[in-house]
Amino acid sequence: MTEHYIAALDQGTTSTRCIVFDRHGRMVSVAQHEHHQHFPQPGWVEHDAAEIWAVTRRIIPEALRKAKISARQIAALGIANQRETTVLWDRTTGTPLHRAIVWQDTRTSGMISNLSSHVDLQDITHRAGAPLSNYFSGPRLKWLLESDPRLHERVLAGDVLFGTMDSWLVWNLTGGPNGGIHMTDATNASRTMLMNLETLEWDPVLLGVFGIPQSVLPEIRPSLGAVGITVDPVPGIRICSVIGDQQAALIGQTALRAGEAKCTFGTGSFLLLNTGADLVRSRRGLISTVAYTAEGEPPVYALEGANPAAGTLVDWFRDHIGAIRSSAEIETLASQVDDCGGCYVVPSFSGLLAPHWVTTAQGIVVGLTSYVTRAHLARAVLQATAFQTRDLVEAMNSDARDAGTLAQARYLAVDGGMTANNLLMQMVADLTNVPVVRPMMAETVALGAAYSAGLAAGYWADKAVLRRNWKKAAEWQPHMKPDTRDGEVIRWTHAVRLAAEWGRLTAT
Ligand SMILES: Nc1ncnc2c1ncn2[C@@H]1O[C@H](COP(=O)(O)OP(=O)(O)O)[C@@H](O)[C@H]1O
Ligand SMILES: O=P(O)(O)OC[C@H](O)CO
Repeated sequence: MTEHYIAALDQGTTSTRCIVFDRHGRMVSVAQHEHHQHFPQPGWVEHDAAEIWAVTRRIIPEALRKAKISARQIAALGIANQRETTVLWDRTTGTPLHRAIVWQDTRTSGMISNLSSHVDLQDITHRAGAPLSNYFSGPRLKWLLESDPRLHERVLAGDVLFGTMDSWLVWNLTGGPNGGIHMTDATNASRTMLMNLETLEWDPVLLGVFGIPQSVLPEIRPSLGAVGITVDPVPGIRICSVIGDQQAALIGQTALRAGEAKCTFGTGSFLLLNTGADLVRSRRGLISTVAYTAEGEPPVYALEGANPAAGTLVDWFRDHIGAIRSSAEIETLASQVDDCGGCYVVPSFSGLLAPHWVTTAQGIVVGLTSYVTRAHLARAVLQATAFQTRDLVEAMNSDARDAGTLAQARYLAVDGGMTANNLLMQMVADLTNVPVVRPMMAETVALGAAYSAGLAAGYWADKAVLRRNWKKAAEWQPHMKPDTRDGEVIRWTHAVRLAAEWGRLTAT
């Protein structure tokens, strides 16, 4: 009998991967390619959507070739993607009309500040599930339309399509200008600020706030469900799932029950708590979002804490400061000292998101003395990610307590590139006071996309089967004394306040 597999596309911030999985959730082959990061102005981050599509066209056949299988042996394809990254393209030629504006980009900060005084902020948060912020795609779309009147006219004339990377890839995979499907799923739509979190439809009030015509937007479909058949680069593969990458990681970690959480440490770090059928509204600055939707089933919601600068800070320390040659080297350097020498780094490269929400905050280093060495700074760089995780876990636990239906986090399941750093994982356990566990399978985003597609296609009978694939690789227990932790948190909280104040000062 011919063996069948599931393919997953993980279109991330720095690279795109195609991974083929077998029935046991094991990787059979991987093809991966990076794309360029463009920083045309301070705070601006852009990608070339055409380059991302070109990379995707290369890696799908490469992954099949490496697995020595044909398209007929792929039971389903699942797509997970970096969320909020915004692009408009010409529906006739398929050409992107500008560089995609990446989720880390802060160019809409000024617009958000102006808008804030004219709109009902509480109503926006209620409808969209998150505070008005430069993090989401809706403000980026508004910015694009306002900064190019010709583009705005073309949008109104119906010549242009909008999408996040999921929509862009699905449209191209299913034929592009020749019948490509223009869709997104509810997880990605929930990151635009244009979708109503209760109805899971585009919200007329939110469209009005941002001046967006609905005709430019994709159709919102279930995350798990038949999408269409690929035409390019390998014809005949069934796309059975589309889902935001952080939600995919939640599924990849099999955090499928209400009360289960995961934290992914990549370029940013993203803590998601599955809240089941309950749309829990955060009182502590977390985002209410969609965990996934499946054809014919009620939606599953999540609470999310998003921190835009985690691995990005390590990249900056490596590429812009030149203090290390590789990301892995930061652990060796930071391990040369026992503490940060009194130094604290607040990496608000893209403002402060959850739970603080200060769009204009700027990065700062405080506590510098002539005693501080490169090694202390390396340690403070890592500690910044651990502190930010602590703030998110604290907010999540408080929200869970208030909701009454969810338990406090008993452990934190982690994944992503930064979890290779054992020192950082120990810092996370110490500062959150929660044990940290890392599974054997590091590619949880791709695995979650594969699980989603495989469940929708009936490749896996039910979610219980998937749990058996989860195997622990490492665990870190909290060791920090409560007094030490409390003191550290007080100083960190003060540093965060300074970053916010500094941003306000320089913005005026
Ligand atoms: N050993 C390490 N210590 C600290 N950071 C690391 C380490 N290895 C990788 N990283 C960081 O992790 C990030 C890449 O993680 P990954 O999960 O591949 O990101 P993404 O999916 O967001 O593109 C980079 O920012 C990189 O610098
Ligand atoms: O591509 P990643 O892993 O950096 O994730 C990006 C997030 O989806 C942004 O919200």
